[in-house]
Amino acid sequence: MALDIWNTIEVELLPNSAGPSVTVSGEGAGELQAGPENLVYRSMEFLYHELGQTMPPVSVSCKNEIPLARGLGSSAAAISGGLAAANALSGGEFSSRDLLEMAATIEGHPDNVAAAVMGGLQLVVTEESTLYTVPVSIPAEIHAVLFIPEVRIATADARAVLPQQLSVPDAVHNMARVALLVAGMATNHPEYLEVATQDKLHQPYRQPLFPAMKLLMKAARDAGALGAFLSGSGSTVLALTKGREMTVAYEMAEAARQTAVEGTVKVTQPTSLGAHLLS
Ligand SMILES: Nc1ncnc2c1ncn2[C@@H]1O[C@H](COP(=O)(O)OP(=O)(O)OP(=O)(O)O)[C@@H](O)[C@H]1O
Ligand SMILES: N[C@@H](CCO)C(=O)O
Repeated sequence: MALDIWNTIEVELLPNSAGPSVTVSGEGAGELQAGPENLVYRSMEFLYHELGQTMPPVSVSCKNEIPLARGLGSSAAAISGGLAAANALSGGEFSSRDLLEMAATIEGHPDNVAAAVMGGLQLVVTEESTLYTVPVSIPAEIHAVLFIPEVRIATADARAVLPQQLSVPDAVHNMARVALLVAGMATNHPEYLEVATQDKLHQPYRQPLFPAMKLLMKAARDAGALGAFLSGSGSTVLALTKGREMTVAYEMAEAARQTAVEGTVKVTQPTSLGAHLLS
């Protein structure tokens, strides 16, 4: 699901003799690569490679609002933004579907890039080399309240703690809830989210990486959130709400304070927009 938090990328064509330049401000400043190794720049080059062309010299300026390694899809945003910028610069030959396939190849999986490229809530299934994407509508007035911890969790680490085998009852538990989640969203029954966001497949195993997760989810649900869960592979805890956003935000912050967990609370909402041109 795409959220209304944005990285902005400015691209300027340079004279032919100039070398590439990448600057980063905001999230990841002083940490992300400020050169052609930067993922935004590499994604732009990827698109030019698909076109069979060499990318012209450009300067790329990234202003980032999406925190890194918190389960908020920062790398997916970097990839989809780079691809959208390069597509515009090169004449816009590729469709959003093409961009999604490129983005999934660069990211290695389509989980986050589907929403980052297409916007909205996207169901995505990979079958061999084919990606099936289905947009799912989101009930009106749904908001997302985020607790974004200081602590980071690398996706690879969050995947390494998952078991290699699952019990049939646990698999059935989650499969039924995925169906309920999609049906609840598509048929405007946000109240199904309470049950639909329960999980037995990843959160229990990931909890040791961020022990406060359970408490934060409980605080959000007790304060009136429709459902609360780990965003992506963590560390952010995401609560979906319909009303009571400020109460949920306050109670999550309070639960964090009581357990001495550093982080920030943010109230945002889903957006139907994916990576797009501003001018
Ligand atoms: N905004 C960005 N600009 C350029 N490169 C980025 C950006 N965000 C992430 N990356 C690159 O992607 C790599 C992997 O990102 P990482 O998985 O840590 O973050 P993430 O995408 O926020 O993760 P998550 O899956 O938790 O949302 C980083 O080491 C960095 O090289
Ligand atoms: N959905 C993935 C994370 C995608 O970044 C996971 O839970 O491992």
